[in-house]
Amino acid sequence: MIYIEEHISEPHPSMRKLQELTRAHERSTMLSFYDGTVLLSNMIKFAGAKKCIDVGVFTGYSSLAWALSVPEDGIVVACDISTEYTDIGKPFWKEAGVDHKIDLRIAPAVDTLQSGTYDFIFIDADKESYDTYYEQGLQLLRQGGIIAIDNCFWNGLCMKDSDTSASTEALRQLNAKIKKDSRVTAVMVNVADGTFICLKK
Ligand SMILES: C[S@@+](CC[C@H](N)C(=O)[O-])C[C@H]1O[C@@H](n2cnc3c(N)ncnc32)[C@H](O)[C@@H]1O
Repeated sequence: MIYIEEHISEPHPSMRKLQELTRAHERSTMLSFYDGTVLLSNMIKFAGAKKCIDVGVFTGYSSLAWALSVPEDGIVVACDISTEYTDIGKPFWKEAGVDHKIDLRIAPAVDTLQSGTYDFIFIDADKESYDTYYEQGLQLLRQGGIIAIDNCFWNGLCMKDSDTSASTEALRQLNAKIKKDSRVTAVMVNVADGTFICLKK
């Protein structure tokens, strides 16, 4: 909504530049929305989160947002399979002075999400694996930590029963599963493409 865009805080200059560059990319629709990154950045800061995982980096916009939000001794484990995409973001991580906080792992996220304890996990990669990332993420998340899941609306397709594509079905089933999941307290928020915010009990 334009009214929201007019009133939301200005992005960090490096985030603004990376956003503009990514908007010209042929896969620009994969770029995270700014309102969602501000909401989650505020949550990271409020919670004092230090250890984060970014599942799905693309040009590095979300990783940059989390790295700017954790303290100096914080870390963002950034998971992607494409150096072609992630190489675009690296100069902006450096320019913002937070590249030392980003631990980029080029591998299927399912292999990276194997060990450690984390405060915050953002899921925004291949849709059919979201449930796997959610389950792996819950294992790695500390009690009281948060998993935020992007695309729970999937551009409205999750609400359209006629759409039975694999991605839509995967997201729809995960949405229904989280509603009943006693391991978390979850709220679906109408920002970005729909964001599920799940706090581990
Ligand atoms: C929607 S984009 C991420 C957008 C990013 N969060 C941002 O802020 O702009 C999805 C990313 O997931 C990556 N991806 C796809 N399959 C993956 C996998 N199996 N493991 C890790 N990353 C994967 C893609 O290469 C792509 O960069």
